Amino acid sequence: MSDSAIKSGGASAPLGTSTDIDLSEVRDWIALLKPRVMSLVVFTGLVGLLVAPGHLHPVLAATAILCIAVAAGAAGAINMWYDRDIDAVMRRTAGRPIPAGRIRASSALAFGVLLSLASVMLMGLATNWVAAAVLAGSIGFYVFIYTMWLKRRTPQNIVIGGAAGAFPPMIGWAAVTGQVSLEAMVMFAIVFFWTPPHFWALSLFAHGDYQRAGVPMLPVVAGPKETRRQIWLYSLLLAPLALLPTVIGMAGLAYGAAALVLGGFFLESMWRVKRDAQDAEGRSLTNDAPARAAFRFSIIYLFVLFAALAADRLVFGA
Ligand code: HEM
Ligand SMILES: CC(C)=CCC/C(C)=C/CC/C(C)=C/COP(=O)(O)OP(=O)(O)O
Repeated sequence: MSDSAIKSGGASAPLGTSTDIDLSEVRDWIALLKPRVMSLVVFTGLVGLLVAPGHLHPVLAATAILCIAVAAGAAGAINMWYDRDIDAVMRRTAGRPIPAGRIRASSALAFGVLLSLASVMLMGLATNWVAAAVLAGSIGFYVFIYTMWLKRRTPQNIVIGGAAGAFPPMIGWAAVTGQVSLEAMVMFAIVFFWTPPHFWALSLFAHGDYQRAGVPMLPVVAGPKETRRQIWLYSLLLAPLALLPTVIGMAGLAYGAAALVLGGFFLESMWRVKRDAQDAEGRSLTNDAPARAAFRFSIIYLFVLFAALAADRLVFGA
């Protein structure tokens, strides 16, 4: 039973409490879908769809985006079902609906599987089966490759498993064109190389949680110093890679200029992480302030970069 359901059981429960019960339960089901992470996943999918050549009826386009959102959420629900043991011991995740006992694990699994099937079917019927297949592949990648296989086995988990989160712009592109072409692969590559700096910046200040849960994230296994080095290496790859849309003629100079400036800020932010004052073991002496700032900026970076890609195409018609 949810907290509010328990609270509302008292004789002094105010009128309208039943609505409160429903709302808190709905909130828990929505939390299973990891809506905050999903927002950027959906945005990159939307940009993939907007920059693709060709035309998709607005209702079908909206349906395709809904399918990406539902599929990402469904994969998140299955991830929470599988990870309920480690989520329970990590401070950041202990309050999630399953470890907190507000939603039964089996119900969350059924919810995730049902939504996964529905999103793939609807995507296939509304757009095409190439987009549906890539959507199914990204759910499978996140659930089977990342969550069930790599996450608990290797510090390279998010490098390989991170591909799951790079598929959405490719899915948006395929929804319009029915193909996975070079442009779609370039967008995939940008999110793919962005993921390690994004996640490892967070893991630098959240590694206590992962250590407690026995998850072999890079700072736990190789230490903060090596993590900083790898963050920097992936950032050095990402900044020039983000210029590729202009290089291959998929976007114009306006996007290229935006990517250049954003890349400069990204490198500066990650350089601060690399140069953060450390003790002999590589532990930060600044309470990981640069890593926290870099994690936040990674999200702004990807959002603005993809917004620039869409704006370039829509405004300048590159
Ligand atoms: C394997 C790859 C990835 C891992 C392991 C990862 C991990 C995380 C974690 C642990 C958080 C902390 C917030 C939370 O508790 O949910 C987070 C936040 C976030 N991630 Fe990622 N992430 C990955 C890929 C992505 C991708 C591909 C996107 C979008 C394109 C993304 C977007 C976000 C956003 C927007 C937030 C902030 C959510 C908030 O405001 O709380 N992540 N990520
Ligand atoms: C269309 C489709 C299926 C897209 C998949 C997008 C997606 C869910 C990408 C992965 C991003 C993510 C939430 C990682 C969290 O890792 P984690 O599960 O280790 O984080 P946690 O510790 O917060 O559970």
